[in-house]
Amino acid sequence: MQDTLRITEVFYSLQGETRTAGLPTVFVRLTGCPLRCQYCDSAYAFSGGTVRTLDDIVEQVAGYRPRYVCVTGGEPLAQPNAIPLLERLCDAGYEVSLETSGALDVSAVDPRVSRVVDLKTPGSKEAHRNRYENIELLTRNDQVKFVICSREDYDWAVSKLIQYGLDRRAGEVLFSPSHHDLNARDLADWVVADNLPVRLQLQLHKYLWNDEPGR
Ligand SMILES: C[S@@+](CC[C@H](N)C(=O)[O-])C[C@H]1O[C@@H](n2cnc3c(N)ncnc32)[C@H](O)[C@@H]1O
Ligand SMILES: Nc1nc2[nH]cc(C(=O)O)c2c(=O)[nH]1
Ligand code: SF4
Ligand SMILES: [Mg+2]
Repeated sequence: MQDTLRITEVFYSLQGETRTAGLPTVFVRLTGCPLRCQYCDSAYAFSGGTVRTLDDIVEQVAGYRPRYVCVTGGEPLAQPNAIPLLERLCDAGYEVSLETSGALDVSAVDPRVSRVVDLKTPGSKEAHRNRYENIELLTRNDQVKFVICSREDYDWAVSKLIQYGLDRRAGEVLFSPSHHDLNARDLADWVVADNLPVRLQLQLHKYLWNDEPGR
């Protein structure tokens, strides 16, 4: 029996988020997630999907001849074979990123991968799932993200930024407005007013392609 993963989709698009926003990227979206964030834009990945071998997935990715590959979901780390998939993608020479909820242990992820760890805010309704031990593991190759739903979430994110010195630990601290919950302009104004060492990120793919799956 070969190693397998349950996969919702593999597609080639422009990275809409993080430090590689705007760069052509292959996305591998793994099926299933143990969380239920109030705002989740990828709920179609909670179930269904197709069981595929790692060989088959790696072969499809190679067909796009990408430079960047992003493994997302669902929650990728909920499937143990996400770890060997990430390693194989690094071995193939791609610049690999992992989008993860921060609720699962990120220690086994290949260090060549840029781990994008989302610290769940109170507005997500899943903040009790945050695994704060992950923060100690972060390096300058990693990124921390806050998806912010309200002024209360913003104040909470600023308190975590200061408490953990996140801008010194991770290569990027990303503040992203929760799409539909918070006006990007308000968040931009708060970040400037407070002179924060963070990057405002908008979800580029939602401006380009609305919320279509596979883009
Ligand atoms: C769909 S999740 C998949 C990976 C992983 N489960 C996680 O939460 O990081 C990818 C990223 O999209 C973000 N996201 C989901 N819905 C969003 C929304 N409505 N507005 C802004 N970001 C959103 C998540 O917070 C997460 O950072
Ligand atoms: N274009 C595009 N960029 C993305 N970056 C992170 C995504 C995700 O759903 O995790 C995503 C996505 O779904 N599409
Ligand atoms: S952890 Fe990620 S995939 Fe799961 S519900 Fe939250 S945003 Fe959606
Ligand atoms: Mg998405």
